[in-house]
Amino acid sequence: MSPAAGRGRARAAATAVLAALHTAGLAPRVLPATTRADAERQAAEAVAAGAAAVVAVGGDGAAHAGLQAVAGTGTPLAVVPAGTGNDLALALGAPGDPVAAARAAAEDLRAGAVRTLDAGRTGSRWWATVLCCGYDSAVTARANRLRWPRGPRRYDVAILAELARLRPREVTLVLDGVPRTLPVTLVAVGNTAWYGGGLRICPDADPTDGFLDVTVVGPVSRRELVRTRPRLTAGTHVDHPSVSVHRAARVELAGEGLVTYADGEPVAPLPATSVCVPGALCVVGTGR
Ligand SMILES: Nc1ncnc2c1ncn2[C@@H]1O[C@H](COP(=O)(O)OP(=O)(O)OP(=O)(O)O)[C@@H](O)[C@H]1O
Repeated sequence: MSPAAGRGRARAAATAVLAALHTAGLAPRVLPATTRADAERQAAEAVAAGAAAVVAVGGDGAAHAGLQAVAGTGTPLAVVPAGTGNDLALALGAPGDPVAAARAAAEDLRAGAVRTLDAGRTGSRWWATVLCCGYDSAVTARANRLRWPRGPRRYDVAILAELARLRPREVTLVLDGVPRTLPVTLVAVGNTAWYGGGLRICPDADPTDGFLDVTVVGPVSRRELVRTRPRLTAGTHVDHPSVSVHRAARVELAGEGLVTYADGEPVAPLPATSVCVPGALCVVGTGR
């Protein structure tokens, strides 16, 4: 459970989530983690000790922590959405209500109904939703640094602050061995479609196809970026002439002074190579 997630929403939901798991006949153990590193280590120990599943209560950061422990092990992850950004839960079709999500996970566990999905891997880090670099990673980094305002407003402030610094960056992108060097505003590499709390950046990303979908936004003016942003909710930004979409199993990115974020968490500085690992993530409670 990520205590800070959703401005305390995860903490508030935790008791009811535990009760729902107990009622379903499970014996959940709460991991007393107060940092993401703690959460990852404790979840990995629980998996090694034979835990039936890892239940991540929080936002995409909590799911990202749980993912590090379960990826490639066959142990399922249950995503109980209680954060500001719940993009993995959205992509999986998990119930939006934390207690309903916990019940759905418990039912699947009892029925042995486990879904197998791809996961992204960059260096030693796993990710489940979208890896981004450029304007978006700068926004995420700034939002994570801000102590005020809390909740989604932090992103609004970060978006404005980074808009002021907007400029195209030269990036070398190698997709399944085919290189191209181009100026970009941002590159988003999607295992699933959504990031940033419901923005459908890689609209057709399918976590069962063995590929990553790559959305490249070329140079755009501040005005154009602001005008196009609402189209991200529906995913129709891909029709914009500055946007191109690609698909690859291996994505290499290089660029001066750029970092990548995935699932809202820092992953690696460039250069970085990301791969799609088919079947690395098992999930329960996601509505099939
Ligand atoms: N068990 C945990 N204990 C402490 N911190 C955690 C734990 N799990 C995740 N975190 C960290 O807490 C932060 C917030 O958690 P999370 O992303 O789950 O919620 P959120 O409300 O969506 O977050 P954000 O404030 O980034 O929008 C993340 O940066 C994450 O790394």
